[in-house]
Amino acid sequence: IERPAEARIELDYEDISAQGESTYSPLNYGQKHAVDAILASFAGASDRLFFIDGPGGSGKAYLYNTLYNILDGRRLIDEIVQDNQEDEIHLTTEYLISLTPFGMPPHELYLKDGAIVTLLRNLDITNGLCNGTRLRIQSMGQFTLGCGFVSGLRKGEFVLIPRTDNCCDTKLPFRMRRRQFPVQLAFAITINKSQGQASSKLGLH
Ligand SMILES: Nc1ncnc2c1ncn2[C@@H]1O[C@H](COP(=O)(O)OP(=O)(O)OP(=O)(O)O)[C@@H](O)[C@H]1O
Repeated sequence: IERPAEARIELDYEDISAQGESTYSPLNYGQKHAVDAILASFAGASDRLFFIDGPGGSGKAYLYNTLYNILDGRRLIDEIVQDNQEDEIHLTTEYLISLTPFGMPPHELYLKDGAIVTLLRNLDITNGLCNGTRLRIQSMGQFTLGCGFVSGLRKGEFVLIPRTDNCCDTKLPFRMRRRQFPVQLAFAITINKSQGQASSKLGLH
């Protein structure tokens, strides 16, 4: 593990609040209605759960970021700050092994010939090796995986995937590095990952 040089991140809450306000004023009617309802719920005593629904590009992420900045500006969102060097002793190997942050391959990767995997990072975009590319395992070595493209322009072509250092420093309060093949098994994919893929057959669960 590499600890970030600056363990304590100083947040400028006034700046965050100002960002929230600047994106609040251009909100359209529906966005404003949702933001106001969620903000009002903070005054209530009971927990509430909100679902924001709308077509692609209708401004859900914009609304979410506005809300986040307003609430963060009011210091209503928890933050994890690691400012004590002693904290490191709590990060046992077992704990680190158990972590699989989004986009990070698992500590123990169980594969077999013929298994379908999805690539977790952009290795070589011009040659079709991007985050989300689906491959079929053909051979397994200590340092490389021999794979075939499952779909796309290079369907059926052979490619070698190297073992790489995979880093995660955004989702965790510390920086983690794992040396592993940047793939994970993909018996199925989420609807988000499937966007933009041209598949001739599809099974929906
Ligand atoms: N009220 C607004 N004022 C100015 N720009 C906006 C507003 N709402 C949304 N946008 C802009 O419209 C674009 C699409 O919005 P956004 O990404 O939030 O949509 P979305 O509903 O989350 O889309 P998707 O479901 O495809 O992820 C973004 O560039 C965003 O900055």
